[in-house]
Amino acid sequence: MPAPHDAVATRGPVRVVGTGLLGASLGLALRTAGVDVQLADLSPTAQALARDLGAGDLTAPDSPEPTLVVVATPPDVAGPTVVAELAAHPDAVVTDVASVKALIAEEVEAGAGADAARYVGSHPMAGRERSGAAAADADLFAGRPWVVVPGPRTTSEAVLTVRALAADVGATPVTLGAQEHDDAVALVSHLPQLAASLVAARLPGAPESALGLAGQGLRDVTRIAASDPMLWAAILVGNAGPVAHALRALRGDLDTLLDALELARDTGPLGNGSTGPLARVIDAGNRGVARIPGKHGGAPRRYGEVTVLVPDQPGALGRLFGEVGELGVNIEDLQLEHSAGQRVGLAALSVLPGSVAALEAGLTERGWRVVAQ
Ligand SMILES: NC(=O)C1=CN([C@@H]2O[C@H](COP(=O)(O)OP(=O)(O)OC[C@H]3O[C@@H](n4cnc5c(N)ncnc54)[C@H](O)[C@@H]3O)[C@@H](O)[C@H]2O)C=CC1
Ligand SMILES: O=C(O)C(=O)Cc1ccc(O)cc1
Repeated sequence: MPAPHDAVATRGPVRVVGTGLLGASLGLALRTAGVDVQLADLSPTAQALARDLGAGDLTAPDSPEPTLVVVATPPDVAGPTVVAELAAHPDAVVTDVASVKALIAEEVEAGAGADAARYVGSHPMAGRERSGAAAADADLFAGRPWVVVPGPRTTSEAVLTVRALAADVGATPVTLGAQEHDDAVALVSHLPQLAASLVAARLPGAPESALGLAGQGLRDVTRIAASDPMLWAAILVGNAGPVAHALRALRGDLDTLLDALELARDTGPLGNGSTGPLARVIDAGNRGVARIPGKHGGAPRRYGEVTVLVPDQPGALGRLFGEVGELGVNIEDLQLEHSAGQRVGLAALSVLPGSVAALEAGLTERGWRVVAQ
């Protein structure tokens, strides 16, 4: 949630270059906090859409000079764009939000000279699998880490400006070195993207009858496989070394799994030592998943979820929504799951965490089947 107006440290105008998912979400969050935003995009349509959605104003010849420029373009053009913005706005601090940092830091260092003192790299660890301003959300950054990456020349004033920006849109600033950042995101963001894509890439040729059996496990593992191929190709080549390193380690585990499975296939399931390696990988996964903050006792999730079984009948969903409203609860987000041939669907209602217990009790009392998650 953006900070209340009187607590906002960012003094606008803030110029946002690249008004897709990240740029428009930032514009919306800053506008909500009362900060003036100027929008610019190579695509006139992307720019107009972000403006129409309330993310800021288009830049005009008489627009006041920005105090801060945020470059939210794809990573392959972020470095040159930062260099151009530093030159065009000689009093502004310039940051970018690209998912890779060392490469962009090198490009800025090589291209900007002394102006690099006003550049701070950054990376909000917040996003989604859809691109463009149409998917933007003022709350995108709420409760998420926002990595701040000062370069060797960066002034402390510039660092404070970008840390304040992160805090003003509800994120938690975390300062890291560029390489430290790139190694970390290879593991927690880029490898998961590849794993999701690799699993989902098995599905285009799969029989309908198999896909009809898909449950939440497949959906959980493949959600981010819907991401933009061009953006992700640019992210992955921009962080090639750390991603290749993480992928090689994963290949080591894959080879272990293959050896064990092929042994079991060729000599039978038991008595040949094949179960040990399989159980060890699953166990390592148990220990890994327990360390993910926010999943098991870490920071709270933004919303709580109440999952309700909905009969496949005309009006059933409308009746559910009506009764949630009567119970005084606002639906913040909604996911519908419906398997082919089933007479019921599942509605996962995202609500404020404090409303979960009352909503579950109220819906159960009214005869709805609430599913434990
Ligand atoms: N998508 C995500 O979940 C996250 C993305 N990021 C980073 O944020 C940046 C933007 O990503 P998205 O907003 O998802 O992409 P997007 O595709 O939604 O938006 C990118 C926008 O940049 C514009 N653009 C491209 N080249 C430009 C240029 N030279 N000058 C001005 N505008 C230009 C495009 O027209 C487009 O509107 C990327 O660097 C990405 O690595 C960071 C965190 C999360
Ligand atoms: O959707 C998710 O789970 C994400 O983790 C989104 C995301 C995508 C790219 C980034 O550079 C940072 C965050």
